Amino acid sequence: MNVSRETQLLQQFAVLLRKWNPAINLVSPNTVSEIESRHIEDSLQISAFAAGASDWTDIGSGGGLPGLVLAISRPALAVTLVESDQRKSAFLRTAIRELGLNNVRVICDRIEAVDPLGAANLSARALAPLPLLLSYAVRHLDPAGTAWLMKGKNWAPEVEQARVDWVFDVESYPSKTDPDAVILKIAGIKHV
Ligand SMILES: C[S@@+](CC[C@H](N)C(=O)[O-])C[C@H]1O[C@@H](n2cnc3c(N)ncnc32)[C@H](O)[C@@H]1O
Repeated sequence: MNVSRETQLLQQFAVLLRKWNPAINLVSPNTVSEIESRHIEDSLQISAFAAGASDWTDIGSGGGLPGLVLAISRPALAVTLVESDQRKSAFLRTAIRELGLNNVRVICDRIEAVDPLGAANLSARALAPLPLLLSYAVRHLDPAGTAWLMKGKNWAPEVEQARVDWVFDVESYPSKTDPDAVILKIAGIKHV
């Protein structure tokens, strides 16, 4: 069987996540058996939105979800991962080296301490409530840029809460891996 480069790399990535998870908790231990079906498939949804994009910043990347999955599936995309935890950043750099990826870099620092990145696209998964995410996004997005935020079942009240302090345009895309979750496409973010 002819296995694609992407499939091979995603399989290798899953092996690395399982190897390192007991030491640094990259994903919740009770979801390790679902790394492919839950975490990688979920992250791959972001790839569909990256067609034609040239750069992408993923904040609070943890074990590389969705940022490393995106870098694997879109080899022409320049991906930046921002992660403050030193051990997780060490994992990300090891994975990048072992998978032979040359389109992704890691910034090991707090999102709010990193100089503005001027990103065209920004993603986050399981990072923070929407109002805080918008403050991160507005710091690191180009004014014409777009945030792609993976949110769980409380997404609608979070959008309402975020409107207290922020003006923005939002579209929601249902998640293919969780009936309660969505990917929020957010642009035009401005403080009230
Ligand atoms: C719950 S984990 C989610 C990781 C990954 N996005 C995922 O979906 O599996 C949140 C990650 O964000 C990182 N993080 C939290 N606050 C941060 C901040 N202010 N700056 C940088 N990284 C942060 C944590 O170290 C952690 O790895």
